[in-house]
Amino acid sequence: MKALEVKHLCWKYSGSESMALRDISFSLEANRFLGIVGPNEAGKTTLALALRGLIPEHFSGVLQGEIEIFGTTVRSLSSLELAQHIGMVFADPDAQFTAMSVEEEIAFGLENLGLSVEEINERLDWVSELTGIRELLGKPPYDLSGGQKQRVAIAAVLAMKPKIIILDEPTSMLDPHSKDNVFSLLATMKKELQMTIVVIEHNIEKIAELSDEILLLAEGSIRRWEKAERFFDDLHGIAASGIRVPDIIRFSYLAAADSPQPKMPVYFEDIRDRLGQELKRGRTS
Ligand SMILES: Nc1ncnc2c1ncn2[C@@H]1O[C@H](COP(=O)(O)OP(=O)(O)OP(=O)(O)O)[C@@H](O)[C@H]1O
Repeated sequence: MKALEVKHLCWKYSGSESMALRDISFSLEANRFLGIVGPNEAGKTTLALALRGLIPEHFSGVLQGEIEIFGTTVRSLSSLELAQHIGMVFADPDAQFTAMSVEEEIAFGLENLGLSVEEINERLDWVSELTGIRELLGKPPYDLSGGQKQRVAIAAVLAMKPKIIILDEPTSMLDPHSKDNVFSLLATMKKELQMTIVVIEHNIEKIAELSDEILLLAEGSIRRWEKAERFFDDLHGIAASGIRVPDIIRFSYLAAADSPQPKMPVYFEDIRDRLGQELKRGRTS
């Protein structure tokens, strides 16, 4: 079942000369993990806002094309239905917080869904365990570290149990340790949840490891949409789109340039094995 289907999506912000999204078409099966990468101003956030239905609802501009969520066009869904289907986490968690404690922050969205007190407590329990924030429940969100804040922001969205979650650069405002923390939460979510996950991320190396598919946007257009293990096959095209190819992947590519197996490795273990094979080949040839 397709969780997302985007058909010829075009968007121009009012007052802007150029199109922010140009003829975007792709689809994503349910429970898959999609990484969206691209240089600055590529249209990544704009695409996320459109998927979440915030464009055109909260922005003025010209929209063409169609987005379907589990076979239903986004335009036919009410704000409440959209919130139940798709959750969104932004780069700046502070922008999301309204309550005086982490517990209230998470419960707030659940109360808006009209859930019973028992259900709210069950979900609070489940999500605090999953995201490792149990000891933070009584604290004010503004008192937390950047990484803790982002975990709470993700927990608040997960607690609503959306079918699809979109995270827009969830690690961009974090220190390296907190970034690792959030990436490990993303890995847990992928492993443990039946959920379709879309993550916009600048760290292509980290996101490639987690993604089933990767979509590369540049200047509002799709430059590449590929299974993660095939994404780096076209290193030159990726670099030409303004993406820095990770050194380890470039090195692996150069070492394997005349290899009989052209498939590019993405996962660290595969890269290690590939380099081992190439070194052995070099020694014996
Ligand atoms: N509210 C807005 N009004 C007008 N133009 C906008 C608005 N938001 C974004 N844009 C323009 O749309 C284009 C795409 O921007 P967008 O923020 O979607 O890119 P991005 O890939 O998310 O960039 P970044 O990685 O820098 O966050 C850019 O040219 C940007 O200037």
